[in-house]
Amino acid sequence: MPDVLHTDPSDWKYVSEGGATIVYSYKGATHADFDGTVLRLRKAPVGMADTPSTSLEGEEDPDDPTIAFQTKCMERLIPPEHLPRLVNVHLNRTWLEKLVEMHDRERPELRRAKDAIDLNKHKGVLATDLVGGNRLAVEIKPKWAFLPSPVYLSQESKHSKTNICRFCMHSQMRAARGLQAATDYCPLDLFSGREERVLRAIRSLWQGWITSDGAANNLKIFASGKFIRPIDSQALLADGCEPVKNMDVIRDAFAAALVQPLLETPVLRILSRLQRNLDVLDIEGLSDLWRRTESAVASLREQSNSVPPPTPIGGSSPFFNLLEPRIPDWTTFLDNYISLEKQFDASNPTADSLRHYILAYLLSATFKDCSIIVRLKYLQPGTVPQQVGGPQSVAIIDLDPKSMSKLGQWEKLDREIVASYKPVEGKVCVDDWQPVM
Ligand SMILES: O=P(O)(O)O[C@@H]1[C@@H](OP(=O)(O)O)[C@H](OP(=O)(O)O)[C@H](O)[C@H](OP(=O)(O)O)[C@H]1OP(=O)(O)O
Ligand SMILES: Nc1ncnc2c1ncn2[C@@H]1O[C@H](COP(=O)(O)OP(=O)(O)OP(=O)(O)O)[C@@H](O)[C@H]1O
Repeated sequence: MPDVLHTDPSDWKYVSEGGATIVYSYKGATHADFDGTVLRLRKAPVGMADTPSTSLEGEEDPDDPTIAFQTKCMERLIPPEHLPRLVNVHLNRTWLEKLVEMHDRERPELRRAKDAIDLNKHKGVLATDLVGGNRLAVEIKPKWAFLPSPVYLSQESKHSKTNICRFCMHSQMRAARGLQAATDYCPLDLFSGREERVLRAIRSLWQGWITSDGAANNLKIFASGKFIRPIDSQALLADGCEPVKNMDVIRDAFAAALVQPLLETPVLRILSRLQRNLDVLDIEGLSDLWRRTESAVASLREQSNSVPPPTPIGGSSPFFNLLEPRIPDWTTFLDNYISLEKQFDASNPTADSLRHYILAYLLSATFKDCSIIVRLKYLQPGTVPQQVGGPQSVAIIDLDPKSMSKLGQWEKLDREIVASYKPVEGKVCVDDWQPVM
């Protein structure tokens, strides 16, 4: 295991962060273990991040769940050339405290107000640095790639959900609540595989990047590892290019450079296929299956006279014991899913079929929430863009497992999104998916 504790916290530079983790890249003296790597550390809410944990002295800290999940599960679904290499590393409180002291000021203020590095963690993840090197790196969080099948939808939601994608409805709700939202971007354009629509998606993401001053989480741009804001957009141009005043010229060069790798990579198609094939019931159908399974098990027990009210999806049911999945559960699920040997019948509720559909839904949620990073050469407006080349030029990050405890929140959010959606004249999201025969 590489020993990060032998590096100085000043050797690491803040890159970026999400809701759960914060990432630093190695900038110290040449070192075979650390050159070209980033350190991904877990965060905790302010107030909890620095409260010493109650774990016993000598008790082994578990590895970050993302490592086993990627190596034992994700690599069975995604070609490894599109994944960063992940390695477990030891940490300690003193080293982390020094890192915080040196770098916390570089974090966005809003994030600092909410959370901080979890000083209680004794393990972190060292990963391939996908944004460093002498090039551009474009990070896109594509979100939901498909429209659900109408089969399991309620009358109230069917029309909206089969015409407008979840992201577009969610963005409208966020905007109505005064929250930041990429209202022009539709993921179904990005996933369409059609040049004109992919270009439209890129331009919408760019617009969201400009209006949010680079803070939107659907598009992040890095130049030689440095996070770029719209005001620094000259940094996207190749050495020797004249400064370009017109932002539309930079946008068009950016779109022209990005569209080809997005059309050529299998990554978007893989994500779209996994998201939709793992979420066949929609959260509404899954919730209905949960309720039907409870009543089927209750009637088998012949306790129908004293049946308690249904448990909310993901809650602790008196009728079956569905535990949070661990790695062996995921691998058994994947054995069935990949071989298609064991088919489950949603019309015939059993605790086994319910468990299958829940695990599938959780995996789909991971693919709905991950990001991709595309590496590009610096832009030269007015010339044909050169590609970085190779399958590794597009990689997927943030493939963390999702927890069963989120099912109830997902159901509630789904209802809120549908209830708040106000139809927009002429607006339809087109799902261009064509299964390969
Ligand atoms: O529900 P969504 O679609 O808003 O997704 C959440 C993300 O919001 P987004 O829409 O991408 O701005 C949200 O992203 P931010 O923290 O807002 O950048 C998280 O990724 C969240 O996942 P988790 O709770 O950290 O496991 C995501 O929650 P999950 O739905 O994946 O659980
Ligand atoms: N391997 C990597 N190389 C370079 N940068 C990375 C790498 N992994 C993550 N990052 C950067 O760190 C940020 C946070 O990482 P990540 O998306 O995994 O965090 P998260 O907290 O799980 O996000 P979310 O809020 O979506 O759950 C990313 O948006 C990206 O900019």
